[in-house]
Amino acid sequence: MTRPAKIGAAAALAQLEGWTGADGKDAIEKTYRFADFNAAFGFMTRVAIEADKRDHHPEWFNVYNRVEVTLTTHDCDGVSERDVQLAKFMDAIAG
Ligand SMILES: C[C@H](O)[C@H](O)[C@H]1CNC2=NC(N)=NC(=O)C2=N1
Repeated sequence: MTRPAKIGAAAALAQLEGWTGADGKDAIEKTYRFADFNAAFGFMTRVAIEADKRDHHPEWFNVYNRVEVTLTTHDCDGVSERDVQLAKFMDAIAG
């Protein structure tokens, strides 16, 4: 796979809704809230399968119905188009 180009958080955020830039690093963040743990974990399961197919994985933290997600690309030390595409996938299935 080719090395992804760094586009930066600002360029990514211009293409997304509900995401913000992370403090102190080039990354984007979003907090999703679901009806309950079952819905949150279902979302995480669907994202995990897709992320593994893409070889592009989220950093995330879950408590009950809340899932806090951070996306960045280690391979370019910042935000790349891969983060935008995974963010769009998450938004599409989050409902
Ligand atoms: C070796 C492996 O392909 C890389 O470490 C992949 C795996 N998952 C990844 N996930 C994310 N978010 N960023 C990466 O740069 C990345 N790189």
